[in-house]
Amino acid sequence: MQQPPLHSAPLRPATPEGRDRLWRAPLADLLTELKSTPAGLTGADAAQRIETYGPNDAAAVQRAPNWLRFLNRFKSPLVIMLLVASALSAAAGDVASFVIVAAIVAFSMILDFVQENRAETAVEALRRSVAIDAAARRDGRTVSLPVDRLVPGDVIALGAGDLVPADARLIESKDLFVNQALLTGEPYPAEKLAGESGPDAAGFAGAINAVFAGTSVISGTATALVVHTGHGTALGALAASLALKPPATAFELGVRRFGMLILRIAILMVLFVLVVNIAFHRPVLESVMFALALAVGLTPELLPMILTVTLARSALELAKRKVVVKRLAAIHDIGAMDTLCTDKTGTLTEARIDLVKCIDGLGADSPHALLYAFVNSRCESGMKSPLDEAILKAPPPAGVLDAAAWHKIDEAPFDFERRRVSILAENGGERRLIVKGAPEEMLRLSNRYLTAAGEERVLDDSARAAITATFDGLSRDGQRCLGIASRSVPADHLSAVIADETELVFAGFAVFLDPPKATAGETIGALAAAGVEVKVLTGDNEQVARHLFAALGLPILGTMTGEQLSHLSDEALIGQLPKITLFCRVNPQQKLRVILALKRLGHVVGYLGDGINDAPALHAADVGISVDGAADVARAAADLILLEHDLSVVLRAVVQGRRAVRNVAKYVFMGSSSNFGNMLSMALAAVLLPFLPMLPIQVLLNNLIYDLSQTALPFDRVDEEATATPAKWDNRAVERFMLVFGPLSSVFDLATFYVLFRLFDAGEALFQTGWFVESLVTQILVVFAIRTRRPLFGSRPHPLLAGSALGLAVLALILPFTPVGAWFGLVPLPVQFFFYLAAAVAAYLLLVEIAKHFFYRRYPVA
Ligand SMILES: Nc1ncnc2c1ncn2[C@@H]1O[C@H](COP(=O)(O)OP(=O)(O)OP(=O)(O)O)[C@@H](O)[C@H]1O
Ligand SMILES: [Mg+2]
Repeated sequence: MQQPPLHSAPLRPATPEGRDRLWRAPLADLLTELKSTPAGLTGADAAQRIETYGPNDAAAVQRAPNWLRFLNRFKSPLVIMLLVASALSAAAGDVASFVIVAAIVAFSMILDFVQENRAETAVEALRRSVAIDAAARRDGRTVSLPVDRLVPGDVIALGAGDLVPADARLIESKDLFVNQALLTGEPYPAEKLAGESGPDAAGFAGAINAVFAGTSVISGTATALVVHTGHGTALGALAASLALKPPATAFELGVRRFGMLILRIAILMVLFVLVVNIAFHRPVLESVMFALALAVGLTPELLPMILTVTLARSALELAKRKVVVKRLAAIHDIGAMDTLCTDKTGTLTEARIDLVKCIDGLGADSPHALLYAFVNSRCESGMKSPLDEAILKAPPPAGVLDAAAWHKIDEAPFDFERRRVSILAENGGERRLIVKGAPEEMLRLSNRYLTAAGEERVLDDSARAAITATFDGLSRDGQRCLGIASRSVPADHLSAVIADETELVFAGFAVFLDPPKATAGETIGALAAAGVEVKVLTGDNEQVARHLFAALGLPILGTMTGEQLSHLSDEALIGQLPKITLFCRVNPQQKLRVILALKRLGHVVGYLGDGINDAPALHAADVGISVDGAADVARAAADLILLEHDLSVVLRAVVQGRRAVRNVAKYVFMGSSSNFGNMLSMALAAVLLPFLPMLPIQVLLNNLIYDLSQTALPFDRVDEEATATPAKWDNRAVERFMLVFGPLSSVFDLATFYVLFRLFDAGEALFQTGWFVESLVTQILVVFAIRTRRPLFGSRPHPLLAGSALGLAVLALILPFTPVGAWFGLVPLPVQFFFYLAAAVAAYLLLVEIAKHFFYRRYPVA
């Protein structure tokens, strides 16, 4: 019997009705159609479904099988034309050169492919290690599995702080609030309820019984039936239409532009050479082959591979140092970063928060404040903040004020706009709204206060002033406070809503100690010395933050509160930014605004944070950095994950990122000087010589050996001073470098032409061999001068680089004396030529050293 399809067509999200059925159809129908039950799927069934539906990843671009990706590399028009031309010449009788061309092309493709593939596989493994997990019911048990393993029909559990992994229909829910700003733009939590919405509910607003991939759970819990996954989700549709891929960074653009620049010059040059050869009535096929070989040789075809391998190597290096890289390109962003914004808790403090005491507004120990704090923290279903954890691990209130007697009725969850959370709770016949949050606001919302003895009094101006003084005193001592208040409500009051948070009775403060992290001050100093300015963006109040800065020995240039920030236009904010190092009482949107303004000022901005409130800023920053234990949304938005919550880890990543940028720059500088020089020489040779300056296969071999010498660059050492400041990409520097050092290498090519003709009376084969060897040896060895700004012998290259460069230079020298050399038309060179060559190499390196000295003096920032 044939298996029926797993679910029928109407569930397909491609049609609007298909999408709406997620919340309109009765849950029972969805379960039947998906052949699932509230107990979830079996592992075997899920394994089968993942074959049908693919992985649950809206942004995933299916990675083609390896053989296909390999063949894809032959798509380059140059390579195809070259192969066609050599096939033509094979048909004309020159089979050997076809075999050689094909072999060289295949070899360099394999080299390129294997390197890049290995790098990508390693990085993919790293990324998997920090993948976000979902709790799904499989085989009757709740298991934790990577989000991309979910399939339609899975039953998942959701809790505060979770990222919703797929479009799902609620089966059960309790106080569930989600932030679906990503889909609707609405920054406040939206409530969701399991149940039937009826056939008319429209849009995300109407979908109160469904949750969507990419949104996050603010508070509460739920179980839900996964209906759409991956590209089938609403987010997947967005991803497809908006191409959620991050825009290319300055570095990527710069590297790409360099590639295009060389390519353009190469095409011009090749056309020129072709025209000259044909004008001089040289054999057409050979001229075309030569031009194509030149074009292949002159394009920086290794660039993408060098880039990937350098970044991947840095990623592996960082993994050893407790940093996991999720987005490879973030490595050079962190190398270029000049401003790091960070939140406070956990980065500047130990995040081992303790509850010191609960006091009334006037400073006396208050059992009532403790009771309310405790009930509020215990009942709140949001992601438990470190403050809640501190309250819950302190000795619970006992005696008449037994917290266990209180039962939760409802909740108005925490959000970072209000900065408070309300719990509606009941004890016997007494029903109260118990609120806890930022003290300033709590005090504003109160009109009475409760003394430690349990007496309620009117909150007149003098009482208000006295309570504010208590709070200021604590803050100045660096103690963090939450305000605690409550209000009696009628017994028929069923739900807690934000509008109820008024006319409260102020019960006092919960006072916390969050000790500063001993090493933070030092690390911030080190970052500043390395050209990275640190700004702190905290939701906490100014006095606590100031006290912390003082304790860490950090100067404060200027402060700004969220309130002040909200009155500034973007332009005014940009004007003030350079003076401000501390932003206090800022909400998530304001954190985001600061990041965007810094970017507009031209800074490369990093953001380090771990909360739901940090996610927008993490997204917007050039480098989002989060930590292993952070909220899912924060980890999902980040580019780097620190396995150890410490600023010093960031400093390591900064240095590593700068190394990566510098090593890619070495390749580019090498390429811009040698490729450009070669082009000039080839153009001159085409006009001056009665024959081809090199055979096409010699050009290809020359290029292959040069490329091999470059593959060690990602491993090279980088001078200390080269990582002392942010490593930014500078296109103009590359162009200038090319214009100076390209012609310099051509000078020696011309000298070689002269020497070969005049002193050695060279014929075609000897000339070609002589130039082959000279150009290869000088191109390879100049890496020792170009890789550093120091004098040549002042910087030690990595042994791998030194070994491969020297080894391949020696290979170039002996090749003409071998049978392999003979296949390529190389002939033995007279001994005297090597004397000339030694002198030429020495003179060339010396000249490059001198030019380097003046170049870097003239353009120090390059
Ligand atoms: N669990 C909670 N209950 C009540 N109020 C809270 C709770 N957590 C935080 N708040 C209030 O919200 C404010 C901002 O939250 P939080 O300190 O987490 O912001 P932040 O920007 O992440 O700060 P930080 O820089 O310290 O990490 C706090 O200062 C506090 O007043
Ligand atoms: Mg925080």
